[in-house]
Amino acid sequence: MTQPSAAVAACLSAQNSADESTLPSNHPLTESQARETLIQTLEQAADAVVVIDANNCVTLFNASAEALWGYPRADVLGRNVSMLVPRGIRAQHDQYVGANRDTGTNRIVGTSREVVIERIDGTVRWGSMSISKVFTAAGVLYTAFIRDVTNEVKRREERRLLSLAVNETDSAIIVVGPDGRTIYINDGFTRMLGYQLDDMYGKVPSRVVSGRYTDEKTLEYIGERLAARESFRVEILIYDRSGKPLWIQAVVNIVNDEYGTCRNMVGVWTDITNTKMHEVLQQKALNAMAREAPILNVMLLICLEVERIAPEIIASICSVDQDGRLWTLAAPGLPPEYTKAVDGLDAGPDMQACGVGHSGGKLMVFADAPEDSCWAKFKEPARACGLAQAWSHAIRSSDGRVLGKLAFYYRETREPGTLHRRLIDVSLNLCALALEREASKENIRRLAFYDSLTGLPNRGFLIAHTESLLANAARTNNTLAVLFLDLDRFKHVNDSLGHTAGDVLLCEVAQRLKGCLRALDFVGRLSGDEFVVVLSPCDAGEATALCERIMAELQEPVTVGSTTLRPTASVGIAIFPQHGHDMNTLLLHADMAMYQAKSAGRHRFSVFTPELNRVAQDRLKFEMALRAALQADQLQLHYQPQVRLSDGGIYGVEALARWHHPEFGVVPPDRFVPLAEECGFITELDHGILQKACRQLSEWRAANIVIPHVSVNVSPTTFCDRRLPALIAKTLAACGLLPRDLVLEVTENVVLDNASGGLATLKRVHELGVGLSIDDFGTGYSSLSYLHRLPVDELKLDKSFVRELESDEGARALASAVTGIGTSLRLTIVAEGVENDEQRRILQAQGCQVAQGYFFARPMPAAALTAWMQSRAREAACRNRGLGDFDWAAQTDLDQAG
Ligand SMILES: Nc1nc2c(ncn2[C@@H]2O[C@H](COP(=O)(O)OP(=O)(O)OP(=O)(O)O)[C@@H](O)[C@H]2O)c(=O)[nH]1
Repeated sequence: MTQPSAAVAACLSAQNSADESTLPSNHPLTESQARETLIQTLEQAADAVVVIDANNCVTLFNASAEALWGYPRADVLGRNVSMLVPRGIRAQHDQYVGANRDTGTNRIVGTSREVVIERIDGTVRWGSMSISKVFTAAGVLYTAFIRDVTNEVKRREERRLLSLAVNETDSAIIVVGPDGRTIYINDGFTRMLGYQLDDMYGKVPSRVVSGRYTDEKTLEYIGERLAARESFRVEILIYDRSGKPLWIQAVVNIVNDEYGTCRNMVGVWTDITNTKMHEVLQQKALNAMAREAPILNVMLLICLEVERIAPEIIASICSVDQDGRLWTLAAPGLPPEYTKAVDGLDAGPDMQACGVGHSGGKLMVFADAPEDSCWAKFKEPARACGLAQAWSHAIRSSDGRVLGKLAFYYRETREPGTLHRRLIDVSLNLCALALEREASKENIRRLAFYDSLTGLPNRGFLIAHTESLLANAARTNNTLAVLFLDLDRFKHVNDSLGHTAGDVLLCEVAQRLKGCLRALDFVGRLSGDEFVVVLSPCDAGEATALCERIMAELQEPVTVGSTTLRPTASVGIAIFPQHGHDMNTLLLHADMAMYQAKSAGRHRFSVFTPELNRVAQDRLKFEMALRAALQADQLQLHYQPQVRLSDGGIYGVEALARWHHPEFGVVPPDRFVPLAEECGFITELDHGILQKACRQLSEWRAANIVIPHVSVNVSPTTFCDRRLPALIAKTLAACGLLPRDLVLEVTENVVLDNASGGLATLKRVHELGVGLSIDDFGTGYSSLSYLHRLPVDELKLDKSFVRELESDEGARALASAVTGIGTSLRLTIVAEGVENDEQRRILQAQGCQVAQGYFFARPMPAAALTAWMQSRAREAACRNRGLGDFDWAAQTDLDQAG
């Protein structure tokens, strides 16, 4: 056992000797026993005990002190006690103790305080120190009892920091007992909701903070989770002490004891009012826009979200149309009677007064609405629906235009709170964005789905929309009619009055068609002068009646520029379901019927029949065969001689295309040439014939067969191609021919059709030196005034005049007139279709110079013509040897033999 120091022993002895006389006689301990007991007690005390003498030197340093400081007592006993105090106060420590000794002012004795213990190893501990001052003969001693409170101090600091964290946070923290009643709230709770602990203590939190629009279902959910002792997280609208609504997110955790029994439930509530608006409202609306949701859905979503965030609001969004009228886009919370009553109300000049024109918004209490204000219109419907006031704002585009109106309605009169103002700001931006996007989408839609000239739906839209009408008709067992309408001779309007006039006419037609429609009917422009009217529902009888009405309407006079026109159209009708189940089939069949109406003379309608389909199929087959024949160069040329009537000599040959098809047999040009024209490969056909004819003439020249020129028929379409002169020049050069070796036969249309550029090409071809002949002269609308200015070399008298020559005086007079005109204009007249000598004779007598026809020779293949020419040459040789004049009859025999 460690021995107490001599100083302590002295001190104890001094004390005891001072009191010895006063010891009771029955005292159980002897002095030495008492001393020993005391010393052992101090030595074994759980607290550290340090005794210092009058010189402040340590005289007792028990085992606990050794453990607390880490110093062995041998290092401490007899040394100044300042070695045990913190370094910062060591230098002054003697002075402090001295002051206590000298002044007797007792600041430390009898109290207990926490002191820092700096241990030998440099670590720090805390001790709770109480000091006794002992007066002895040897002077004043001090005894310090130090309890190690390091852990307590740490715990206390932790608690301090914890409470700091809990109370200084923005979140509201609430702790309830197992019975769900509040036992603690932090300062944040008071700051957020205004309630003090007294307000909440012992109460169920949800009962205190819920209000009129708190969601009952969420409350139920909270109750269930708490009863089940399960942690959870919810978002809920609650009210603060003053009644202001706010959205919180509550995270509630269950705290169990070591036996798994619930001790507490701790809730951390965060105010999400602002984030709710931005994250939920903004995010949801933007997502919907990004997903291309329909505008009405976006508007509905904004209203619903606003009402969810602030249930006391009834939100409504209206658009303002071009006429300044309001139309409700979304108002899920407003009674339908109200929206019905205000829809279409003129927002025009009233808009400003109603606040729609003001960016700041306008608060209107319906009960106070002056009778002469625009609100008067809203007052009665609002009152009837229990609406007390409205707060309306203009929705403006980025360039300041008013696009619509956003209004918050309230069932009671109240000032809109901060939350409502923020909601207005966020919602206005979203509405403007959505409406502007809708406007640009509408613009794109118009460009994509509408014809820019007439504003009618275009082909794509027409087909898509009709498909939905068809689906509906199929569901409801209804019939539907598709009218394919093509204006008659519209090209003439363009050519004679100009394209702009044509456009004006197309627009007028579009308007008239629109004017004829019934509620569900639909009209679109397919292309050019083609329109489609869909009558729905409609049977064949109604379709023809409506078609007649449309045709009559179209025929009303229309003034384009200074010209009054009476437009007519040919119409084809196809009925659903008899004539097709889908729009493409119906359109095709209506087109066939229209084609039939055109062929039958125009300005009429025709209803589709299966027979038309067969005809069209045949036509298609025929067209494909012709294309194949062209590609495979299966079209042949026959040549018909043109004979000078003066001496029977060869004037030239006309190249005539022949097509012999294995299935169709010999197809005459008047069947396949118009088809090639319609199907768009007439130019290809003409070019082929031109090149083949030139090559043939070149071959004849090489074989010394004297043929002055070859005539080739060229369609008006080919003449519109400005590249024609270059192609001719190239072909002639390739064949080693001169321009005069070629004559192009064109119809009067090319000459008369100034607008299409045919006349210009004609002139350029003529400038090349190529001969030009007007074919079928006298059958078209010949304009004689043109004739003398045209660069033509010959006129071909149509065979219809020649056929009647012997029998019809009129025909003779006409032929004579044509011949006369030609002669006086120094043009060569070539009569076609001469079949007998009488016709030849009359023509010759009338002054016609050249003729062709069966009387002289049929059109024949090149080889046959070669033979024919050779035999004629032999004939001519005989005549030259003086064997007589040209014998027309012998020539005919020869031809027939050939
Ligand atoms: N002004 C104008 N003309 C157009 C437009 N689109 C096409 N066209 C012309 O419309 C004309 C259509 O002519 P077609 O229907 O083929 O012939 P048509 O003269 O009406 O003769 P039929 O239909 O046989 O009676 C063509 O000349 C096109 O160049 C347009 O937008 N404006």
